[in-house]
Amino acid sequence: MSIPGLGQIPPQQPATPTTRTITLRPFWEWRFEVPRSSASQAGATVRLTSGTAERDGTELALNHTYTFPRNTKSKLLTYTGATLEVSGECVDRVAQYNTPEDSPQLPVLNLHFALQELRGAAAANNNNNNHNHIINHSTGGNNDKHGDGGGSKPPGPRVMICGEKDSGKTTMARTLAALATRVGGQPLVASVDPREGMLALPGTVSAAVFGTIMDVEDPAAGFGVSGTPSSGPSAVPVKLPMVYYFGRERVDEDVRLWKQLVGKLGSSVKAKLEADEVVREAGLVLDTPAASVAKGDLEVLEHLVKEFDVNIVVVLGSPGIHGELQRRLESQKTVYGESITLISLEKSDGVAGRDKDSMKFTFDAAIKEYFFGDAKRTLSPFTQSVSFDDVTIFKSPDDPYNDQAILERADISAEMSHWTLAVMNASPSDPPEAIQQAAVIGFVAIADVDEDRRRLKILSPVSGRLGNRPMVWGRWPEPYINLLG
Ligand SMILES: Nc1ncnc2c1ncn2[C@@H]1O[C@H](COP(=O)(O)OP(=O)(O)OP(=O)(O)O)[C@@H](O)[C@H]1O
Repeated sequence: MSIPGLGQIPPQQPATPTTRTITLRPFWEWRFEVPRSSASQAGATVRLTSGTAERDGTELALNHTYTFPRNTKSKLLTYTGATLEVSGECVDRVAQYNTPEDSPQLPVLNLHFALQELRGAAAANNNNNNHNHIINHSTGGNNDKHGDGGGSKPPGPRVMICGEKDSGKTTMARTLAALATRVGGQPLVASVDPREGMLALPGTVSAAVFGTIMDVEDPAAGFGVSGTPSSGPSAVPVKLPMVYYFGRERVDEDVRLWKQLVGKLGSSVKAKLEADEVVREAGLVLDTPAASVAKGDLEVLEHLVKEFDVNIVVVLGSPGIHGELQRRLESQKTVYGESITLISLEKSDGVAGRDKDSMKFTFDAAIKEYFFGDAKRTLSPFTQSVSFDDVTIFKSPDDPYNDQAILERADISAEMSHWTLAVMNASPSDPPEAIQQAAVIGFVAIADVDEDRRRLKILSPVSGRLGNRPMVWGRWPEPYINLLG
């Protein structure tokens, strides 16, 4: 929220690439966008020269030069005051707040502290469970799975973040995860928004444990593919995501498949929460697709609450969604018998809208980065030539919205050129449903199709034969360039 009169310094035109100094007082935000058209491939660079500052919860190191690539839209925030040295081309403004109470960050911090309390309670429960377990064991008592003699105790908070398009959902998910990690927690983070492609390519749903620092320079601020294992060095410790392939942009294009994949992801998340005590204490942060008060969207959100045993729902900037969800969830309980708490927060006025071109740039950049790396680490993908007869490719049904349609064997043709395919952890002889719902082990791109010689040129991020894995050709995102130039 901005205070009339205090508000913000109006946006400035792209600055000429000279070095500037930005001074921030506590709780002020430096909001910036690196233009897609920036002449410099490197984008803008920023150095924190005094004080402390962070990007979406991850702290910047003092005197380190950070490079933000083209199309980055984000903010740096300080709690203590900071001086930044900025060079390169970017459109920026400073959001000034007279008191911390005026800052849109304060509710986020308060939420984080409330979650920490719940995590503390979950840890105490865990200790109790362990204690009971020992007692049960030593007295030869009936030793139930959780050792608490009366059903399982809940894990730490499972927080779902929802709201309309461009309401700051992903930013909040990332910030909550980073703040938890900073105090030693290891939360699970899941994204079921196919447009997000967290730690994977667009068109997927995924989850990962975030126990280590995120990459500040990543265009997706730590949610991008640069945070996953690759053949090159990594700026930060990598995360190991569980990924499922949807192959479409919007949930409503195939609600049935999306629900199946979300069911798989939910089971993986619950198994992880069950198996790992540290993760169990920290709980889950769940990022969701943009929603409206339309019935279908509310059903999707309600479905997620069940699949992930969500006990806290944060609604950003939409009293309408908040009211409707409140009505739907007020009488519901989680499997642990908890009520579901709804929290309505205002959306920050800093959230940047992203038009079609900006999103397309983001999707394309993620694919390019997966195969070729970024300015900091160049990856060298491998090309291999394979016979049509040595690969098994399935394609998502052409007809969206037909929820009876399933994967079918694809006739390999030039139409596949430049598409990115998901490689599934399944066998080609598995039923199509099993292949569709298998975990993704990686992605390849079709560099060339020679129909006369019946050979495909395939680009993959690692060397070695593809092996006997089925691949799935989705319907989105459509290829934009020949990755090999
Ligand atoms: N306070 C802020 N100042 C500047 N940029 C911001 C701020 N908050 C968020 N952003 C940027 O705004 C963009 C949109 O934010 P975000 O991705 O969190 O929204 P979203 O609700 O998840 O979007 P979608 O509806 O597409 O899923 C991102 O580029 C993000 O970095």
